[in-house]
Amino acid sequence: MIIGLTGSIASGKSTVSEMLKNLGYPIIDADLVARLVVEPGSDTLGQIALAFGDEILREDGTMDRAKLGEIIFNDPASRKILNDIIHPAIRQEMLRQRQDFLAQGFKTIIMDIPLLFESRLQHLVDKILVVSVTEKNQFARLVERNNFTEKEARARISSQLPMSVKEDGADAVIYNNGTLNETESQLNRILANWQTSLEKE
Ligand SMILES: CC(C)(COP(=O)(O)OP(=O)(O)OC[C@H]1O[C@@H](n2cnc3c(N)ncnc32)[C@H](O)[C@@H]1O)[C@@H](O)C(=O)NCCC(=O)NCCS
Ligand SMILES: Nc1ncnc2c1ncn2[C@@H]1O[C@H](COP(=O)(O)OP(=O)(O)OP(=O)(O)O)[C@@H](O)[C@H]1O
Repeated sequence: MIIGLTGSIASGKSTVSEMLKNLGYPIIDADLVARLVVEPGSDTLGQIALAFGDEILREDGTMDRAKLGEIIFNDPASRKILNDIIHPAIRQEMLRQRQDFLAQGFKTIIMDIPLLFESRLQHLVDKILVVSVTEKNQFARLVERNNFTEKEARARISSQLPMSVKEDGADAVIYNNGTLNETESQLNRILANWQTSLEKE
């Protein structure tokens, strides 16, 4: 079973992903893959520099994430240009990792994909687990974690589909507004349910 873990920015995907990792599940992390495919000298980073100019490169040849983020989270047209370049490379690497885990004999694999719905990747997974938060908690956690201004946080939140749309498309939702223990209990309940339904199949 391939489980797609998603949600909005700062909803708690990495927090839940860490819990799943501790339970022994193999994790494919799209944010990590997104960093992997833009290593200095990569074809993808070359294309991004062509599209956005060498200003988005640091002196050591790495991508200036803050600068590129400032551009793409404030301009939908630029965001689309970046997505069109980087998403095929991310998808290819995620599928390669999935193949690797399957070859190693893992029966359940977690794909942590923040933009699962935005990129219409539902077909890649068997079950969709959405981590949801209230707007108030999301905003407060994002500002605190990234030290963002209100404007920076709002720009990032509005670059994604509303939380409610993601909840509607989910097979199960974790409401991550309470303690981490409460979040973990919800996770365990969902996993137990899915395990039972699989055994019946
Ligand atoms: C713009 C970049 C350089 C900013 O880097 P930064 O280190 O500040 O953020 P990071 O990569 O940690 O992403 C944080 C979160 O932002 C959100 N986010 C990232 N990219 C996008 C995007 N294109 N559209 C909407 N939300 C996005 C996701 O929720 C992600 O979890 C980076 O996010 C990036 O390369 N984005 C394009 C790749 C992508 O779409 N990644 C999302 C996972 S597929
Ligand atoms: N139940 C909780 N109570 C308080 N803080 C929390 C809770 N869950 C997560 N957090 C905090 O909220 C922030 C966002 O969580 P996390 O990094 O897991 O979100 P994410 O969905 O992976 O974010 P991104 O989309 O940016 O990758 C983190 O600083 C995390 O420590």
